[in-house]
Amino acid sequence: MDKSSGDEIWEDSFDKLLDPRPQQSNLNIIKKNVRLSYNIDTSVENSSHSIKGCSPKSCNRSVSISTPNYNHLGKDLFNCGLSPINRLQLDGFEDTTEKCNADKDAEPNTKKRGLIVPSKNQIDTFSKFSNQTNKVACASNQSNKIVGVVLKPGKWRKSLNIFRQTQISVLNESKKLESRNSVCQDRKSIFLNGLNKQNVISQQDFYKYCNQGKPLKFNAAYSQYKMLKTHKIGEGAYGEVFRYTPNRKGCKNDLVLKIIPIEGSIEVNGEKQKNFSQIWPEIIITKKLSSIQGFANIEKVSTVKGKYPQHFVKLWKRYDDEKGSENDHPGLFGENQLFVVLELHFAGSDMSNVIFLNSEQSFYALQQIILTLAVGEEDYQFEHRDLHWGNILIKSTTKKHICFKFNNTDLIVDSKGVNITIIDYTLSRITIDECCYFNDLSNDEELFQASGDYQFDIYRMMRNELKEYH
Ligand SMILES: Nc1ncnc2c1ncn2[C@@H]1O[C@H](COP(=O)(O)OP(=O)(O)OP(=O)(O)O)[C@@H](O)[C@H]1O
Repeated sequence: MDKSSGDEIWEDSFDKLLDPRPQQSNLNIIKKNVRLSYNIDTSVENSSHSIKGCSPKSCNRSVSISTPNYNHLGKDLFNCGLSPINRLQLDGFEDTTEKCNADKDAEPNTKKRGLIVPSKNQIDTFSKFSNQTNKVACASNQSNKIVGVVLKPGKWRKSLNIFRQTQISVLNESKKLESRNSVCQDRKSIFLNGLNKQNVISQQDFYKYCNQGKPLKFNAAYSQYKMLKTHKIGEGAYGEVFRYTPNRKGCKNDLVLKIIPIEGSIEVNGEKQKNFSQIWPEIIITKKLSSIQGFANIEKVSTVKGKYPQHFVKLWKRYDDEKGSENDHPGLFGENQLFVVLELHFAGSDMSNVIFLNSEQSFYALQQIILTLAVGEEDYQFEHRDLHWGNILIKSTTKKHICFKFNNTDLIVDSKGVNITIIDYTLSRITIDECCYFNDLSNDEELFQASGDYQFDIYRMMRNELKEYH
């Protein structure tokens, strides 16, 4: 933020409190439509609120704000410190983020993204890869020569993975990289029971868990007439996500389907398909956390078989035309393909696409995130381990308060009109009755290589903190 700017840089009066400079604090002017920050007891709701993107009916523009007051939670409850960031260079690549930022022709957003640049002798062969540029975001100079792969903060692994696969002969790195690639090709969902590593879940056990004897027919289980207003809303390295309104009475919530291909031999989105054992931890974690405020609410998990239904393919194409998909066309799946389908409650837009109305709203969203994690950790030693802003969803709510149960104590937080949900437990870890379910990240070098954004530094900082732990 430009410290020399005038008072108009402040979005609201609470922002001033975040800045220690006395002249700003002293200003503390009552602005038009904004209430004074100090000495307001927010146990009394005194704000109106909205978040960008919600309908004008349910959301008014803010006419006043109040100061967050977290006495009821105990002031020292969440005391944390951040370590300084260490940027590591990607093995075999030159980190030229700074250089590229200085380049006038470079894409203006590169500062905010992880930039991985091949050395000179890699660039020529890299050009052959240019027909893949719609799959992997690339920075280019004026002569259209590709100078690097830009990883966006948030969901970046898919891009890096596709780049690695295409470039693996070019990189011609040490054995280390080759084994790293084979590691990244084979996802490492591991189920631990005490000290014994076991891949435990059989196909039949998995079906039983889904209350099925065998896989359902994809087309019949999710036929078009059961779903209203269906559209694709997101995608990940492992699957597609569609939102719809169930065509049945009494169902109040919109649902989303996370459709994950499984057990097949063809690679999808640059990844080997997971098997039942590998997806098991994510299912267990999702189910277990479902009842905790702030985690994704799951309605059902099922296994289906068959070609991708045409109505989903159409929606996939529409998304691809409008937004561009990084994923493979789902037409590639055959009759025998299995999918695991998670039916989750729709939980809003991810934080990277939401603009908070004011800092107060973001403060209370942060409190919700912290409390959600605190409860998950207390109840199940839960660690998310990939909590970037793409994995935090935000939805508007008319509820005034959000209630958490931490260690049998009720904790109540003002909603200020927003409800957060933490999603995507692919890398998470949980302990239930002394069994620990997690993905073993210790050999997953790729996860720790990107640079250029704080998100990528965090992965390394956490590994340094944890050392020998997975
Ligand atoms: N419950 C939900 N409500 C609304 N949107 C959702 C929900 N679950 C997932 N999404 C959307 O789908 C996207 C992909 O979901 P998710 O992160 O779970 O998939 P993934 O394949 O595990 O991703 P990754 O590649 O990060 O592992 C999310 O970024 C989000 O936009």
